Amino acid sequence: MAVAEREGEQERNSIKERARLRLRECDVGDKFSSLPLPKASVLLPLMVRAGKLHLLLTVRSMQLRRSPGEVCFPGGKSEAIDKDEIDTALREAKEEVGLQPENVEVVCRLVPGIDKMNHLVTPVVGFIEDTFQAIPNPGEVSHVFVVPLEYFVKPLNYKTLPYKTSSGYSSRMHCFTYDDDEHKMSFKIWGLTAHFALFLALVIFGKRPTFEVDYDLDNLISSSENNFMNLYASLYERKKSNL
Ligand SMILES: CCCC(=O)SCCNC(=O)CCNC(=O)[C@H](O)C(C)(C)COP(=O)(O)OP(=O)(O)OC[C@H]1O[C@@H](n2cnc3c(N)ncnc32)[C@H](O)[C@@H]1OP(=O)(O)O
Ligand SMILES: [Mg+2]
Repeated sequence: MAVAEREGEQERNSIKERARLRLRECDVGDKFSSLPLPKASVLLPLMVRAGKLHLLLTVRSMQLRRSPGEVCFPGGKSEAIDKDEIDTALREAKEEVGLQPENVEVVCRLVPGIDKMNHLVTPVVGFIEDTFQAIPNPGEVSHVFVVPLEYFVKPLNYKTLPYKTSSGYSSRMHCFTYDDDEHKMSFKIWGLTAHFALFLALVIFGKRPTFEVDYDLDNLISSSENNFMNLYASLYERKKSNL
């Protein structure tokens, strides 16, 4: 191996090691797995490119019944064959973008979210090779692109919208627009996907973003769990009042 190549690999390894340590502190494991909601998982695929962490995202096919054309992470609903949330994320990533499970180093599960259909959506974080060539399944995915993770704490084009769920829970909806030089396209990343990408960036960089967030940044883990439990409680209260 040439000296430059070896130095490049050392740099990649140390970036990954720093991120791994931060992520492991935030691993929720199966803490939320027994909540009585239908389940889905997404894979947050991280790679090191040009000395920086990047996140791989997809655009949903226009043929899909739900959320066509929206940016999301590879992922989907849990199936009976899945052992846990990690299995679901890996199976879906293989189906949607041709990522082989053995080429993913799974690091942790982060605090879940709840989608429009009231699925409990667990984000699973894993490292993939920067050489990964996606093979999008055209029935489900129209584009695959990567964004520097830092963009989610220091965006060039960002707006926030007040947001109230159908169960009455109020928060803010983040909306990042990313101009991708590689594809000469602009991607709008918002909602649940933006929520997961932002949280991942906060965990890894541990610094204040250039915009307001609903977390106590000095107590990131407990405040993210509190936010989630408040959202979940609002849903639970609504279910009870509908009985
Ligand atoms: C409360 C905030 C709400 C928002 O944030 S909306 C704002 C922006 N949007 C987002 O952030 C996206 C958030 N959503 C998601 O990440 C995903 O929807 C979520 C929650 C992980 C669920 O995953 P999905 O991808 O919807 O589920 P899935 O992958 O299991 O199935 C999707 C549909 O595809 C279908 N399908 C599966 N294999 C296929 C194939 N080979 N060819 C064609 N279609 C196929 C599958 O049947 C499913 O269809 P359907 O949804 O049941 O109609
Ligand atoms: Mg999917």
